[in-house]
Amino acid sequence: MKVAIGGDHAGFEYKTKLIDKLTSLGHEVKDFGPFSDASVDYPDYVHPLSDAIEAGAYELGLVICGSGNGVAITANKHQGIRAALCWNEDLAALARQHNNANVLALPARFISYELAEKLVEIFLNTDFEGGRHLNRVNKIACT
Ligand SMILES: O=C(CO)[C@H](O)[C@H](O)[C@H](O)COP(=O)(O)O
Repeated sequence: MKVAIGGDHAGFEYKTKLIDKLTSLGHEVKDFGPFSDASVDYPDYVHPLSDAIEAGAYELGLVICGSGNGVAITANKHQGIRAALCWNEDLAALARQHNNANVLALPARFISYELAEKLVEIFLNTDFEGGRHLNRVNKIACT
């Protein structure tokens, strides 16, 4: 799967580990940065990532900051992005099954790396259920 990943300094360590993990599993991972743990502003990385997903260059995105809120709020400014902030396994599955979320936002300062990795695995391997949820998802974007 073609996956885009990005965030800020608070998510840098998890992002680095997730890239290694996903690459080892055969995924094609594009790192939108940042490329160190120096303090940065997450919109500088999340807007380009969101643009690329909207353009169809990547199937799903992973964005990571301290709380997950900044990256999720930024990604959701894009009409073609449905970013879901998740901190447990059920939420990660439901984000795909019910919301067809195309970006997973992770709160690195509030969950373990092991849990973050599990949430990513679930997010990448769970399908949208469609049906009644498709009607709702189709009504999300403002035109
Ligand atoms: O955007 C955020 C909060 O919604 C993220 O958690 C950031 O990572 C956080 O604000 C960064 O905080 P810092 O004190 O500048 O490290």
